[in-house]
Amino acid sequence: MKAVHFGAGNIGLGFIGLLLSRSGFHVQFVDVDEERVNLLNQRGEYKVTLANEQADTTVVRNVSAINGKESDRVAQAIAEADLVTTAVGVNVLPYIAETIAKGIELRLKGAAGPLTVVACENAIGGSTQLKEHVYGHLAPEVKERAAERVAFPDAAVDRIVPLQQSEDKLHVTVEPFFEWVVDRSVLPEGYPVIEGVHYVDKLGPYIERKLFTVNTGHCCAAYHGYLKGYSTIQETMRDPDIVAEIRGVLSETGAVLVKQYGFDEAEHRRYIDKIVERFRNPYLTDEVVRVGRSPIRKLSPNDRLVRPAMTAYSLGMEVPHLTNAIAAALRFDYREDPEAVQLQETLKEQGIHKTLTQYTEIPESHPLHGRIVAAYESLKHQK
Ligand SMILES: NC(=O)c1ccc[n+]([C@@H]2O[C@H](COP(=O)([O-])OP(=O)(O)OC[C@H]3O[C@@H](n4cnc5c(N)ncnc54)[C@H](O)[C@@H]3O)[C@@H](O)[C@H]2O)c1
Ligand SMILES: O=P(O)(O)OC[C@@H](O)[C@@H](O)[C@H](O)[C@H](O)CO
Repeated sequence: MKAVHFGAGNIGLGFIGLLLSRSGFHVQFVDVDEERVNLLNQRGEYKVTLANEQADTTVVRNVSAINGKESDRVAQAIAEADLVTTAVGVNVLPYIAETIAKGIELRLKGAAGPLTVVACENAIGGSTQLKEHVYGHLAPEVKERAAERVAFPDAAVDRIVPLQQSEDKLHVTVEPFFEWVVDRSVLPEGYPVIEGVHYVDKLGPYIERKLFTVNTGHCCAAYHGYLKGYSTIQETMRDPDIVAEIRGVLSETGAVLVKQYGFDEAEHRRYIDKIVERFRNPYLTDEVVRVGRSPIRKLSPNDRLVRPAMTAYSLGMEVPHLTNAIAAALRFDYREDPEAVQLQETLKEQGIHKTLTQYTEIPESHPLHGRIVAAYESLKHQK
């Protein structure tokens, strides 16, 4: 079986590539990082180490790579593959869509079987978004045939993979925990099964539980930690005031999840406790600026902060901790993050009210708007 995976970065190498290779796929990575592409082709393997006491290490074999700029070669690989996966960042999906469309078109000219395309990004409906971008490049008659032969199941992926510290650009350290959930309701019969993936009929509760617990808690740690001058999530987790904020946001998102999806309350509390322990993992060094990266994406209406806050509000629930976390995100001014730079420029030029509405779509008339602004005014860097 053949898989084409876009993004030989942290999660691509440390999670997706590992599981695909273990399941018997030859994995062809597609990346724009030429050095990494060359190394993958020279070695045909790489190492993944678990962030645990024994530093358990696995060698991932049966891999190769193509430079993303070689669009024709990538399209040919897609035409011959059983599975396409991505872990490039949700904002990059529009840029890889044309090549995927080319691959699908080529594939549909031949006799190749059905294709599954899974976007493994931190977003609600990542594969559905990718499908829309890909369909934007297909002619109407190709779209019709693609609808019958190409499935885009949404997915939720969970494994903390920090920025890497090894000199070897292919060696990745990952936390031991992992969860990959895929919506099987749109998959054709005989779809390629990936060992370790949990296939479900309804993905909504899983992706929202993951995004609004792991990622909401994580960015809350990152933004408050950044303001207090901490460099890593592990340092941040030693600050009891920040842990109280994290537990606060997680009880707010938890109340929404339990109400909307009927999760068992006690089980959800255990899920939260486990996540807080994962953030503390002493064998990981996870920088706050990685976890807080792309604040404009994280402040967008359907992402980990604003969506649960707005839903909670509409259900009559108070969200003081989410309000603080949104305010802290607005104060994220890390100069090497292009979105943080853009956010700070907008704040300077437009002021807090307009900026807040522009990125979160929370209108000035909404009660949460004023509360976020008040929290923003009271938050300062404490470095
Ligand atoms: N790291 C984690 O803990 C983690 C966990 C779950 C989900 N995710 C999600 O996975 C995605 C990737 O995250 P990451 O941490 O691996 O990031 P990363 O920056 O380590 O990896 C992204 C890779 O994509 C490559 N890339 C960028 N543009 C490309 C293009 N046009 N064509 C091909 N490759 C391209 C980059 O060169 C890089 O190697 C994000 O959506 C993230 O939210 C990350
Ligand atoms: O990847 P982002 O920028 O959406 O979020 C940063 C981290 O919270 C994220 O990468 C987590 O480590 C990951 O989602 C854990 O499964």
